[in-house]
Amino acid sequence: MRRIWTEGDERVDRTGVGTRSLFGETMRFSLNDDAIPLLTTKRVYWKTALRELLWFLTGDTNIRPLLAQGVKIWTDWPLDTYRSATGDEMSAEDFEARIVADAAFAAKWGDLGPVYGHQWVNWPRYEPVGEGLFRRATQGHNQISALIESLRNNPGSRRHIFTGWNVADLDRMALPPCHMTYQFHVRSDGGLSCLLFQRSCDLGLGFAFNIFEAALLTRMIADQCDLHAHEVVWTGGDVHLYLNHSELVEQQLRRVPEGAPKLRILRRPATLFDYRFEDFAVESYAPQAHIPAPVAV
Ligand SMILES: Nc1nc(=O)c2c([nH]1)NC[C@@H]1CN(c3ccc(C(=O)N[C@@H](CCC(=O)O)C(=O)O)cc3)CN21
Ligand SMILES: O=c1ccn([C@H]2C[C@H](O)[C@@H](COP(=O)(O)O)O2)c(=O)[nH]1
Repeated sequence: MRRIWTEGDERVDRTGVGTRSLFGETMRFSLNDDAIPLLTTKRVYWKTALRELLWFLTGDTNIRPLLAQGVKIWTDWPLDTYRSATGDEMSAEDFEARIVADAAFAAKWGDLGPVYGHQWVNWPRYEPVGEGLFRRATQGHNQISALIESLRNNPGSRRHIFTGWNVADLDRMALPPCHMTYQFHVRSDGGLSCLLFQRSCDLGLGFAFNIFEAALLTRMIADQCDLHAHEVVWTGGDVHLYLNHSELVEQQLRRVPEGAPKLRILRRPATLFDYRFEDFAVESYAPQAHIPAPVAV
């Protein structure tokens, strides 16, 4: 954060807010002994991040189930679409309440397009129907199930990958995936490592969630494959701080990181898709105060 703030290249970005950014940065986080990457220089709402990850794994792309659990981090994009399409300047609160109360309204306005969850568990497949024609198969490809199979049956493989970057679908997504490609590696001692490539990273807001979720997913996958989680290696393409996050950045840089949070998984369900919110506990997490910051839409 300090390097981006002091050395980053200042530029105008898609949102118009402006950022300072570095390109191509790597960080490594040990997952040994239940260690979990959670910032301690501000409170990270890890329960929100957990709910987001479980929602990805359902394959759903509508914000309705998130809002029903009080998770509001994805509201701004469908709300923006709604306002531009209708000219109705509905407040975020009213929009969120309407999405939860009205299924038809949610179906029309609450969907983000074929984003993460859809690509992870239901990547579109096409079957030949003769004469060079193809038909979309009713059931897509579940990249996560295939990953679990390959880790179990062929641990030494160098092809343990899933990705949300479906080029053909990008223009129908509310946002193209940021945390886009995950590769896994099994060590000879049964340690499982994950390498996440994130093409674009909002270090002030999104990153805290992204790194926690990558670690969480690695833990879940390790459990399901009788491995132990070893490390998350994170590589960012455009890693940036938004210029309107100066309060957050300067406060965090004044604070001293402290403590070593742990993640416990309390149950091993039958498959990776059967984890529930109550199956996870974070211990020894006593962060400094939360610092609110605006999200660039
Ligand atoms: N500019 C930008 N940054 C992002 O991090 C981001 C996007 N856009 N677009 C898509 C998703 C949505 N994500 C978000 C959006 C908002 C928060 C956020 O407001 N977090 C607050 C409060 C979280 C809560 O209410 O529980 C935080 O302090 O972490 C986090 C991630 C991550 N992504
Ligand atoms: O999981 C996420 C999702 C989004 N972001 C950030 C990264 C950028 O600041 C924006 C996306 O804008 P693009 O113009 O599409 O790069 O959202 C994140 O950090 N983590």
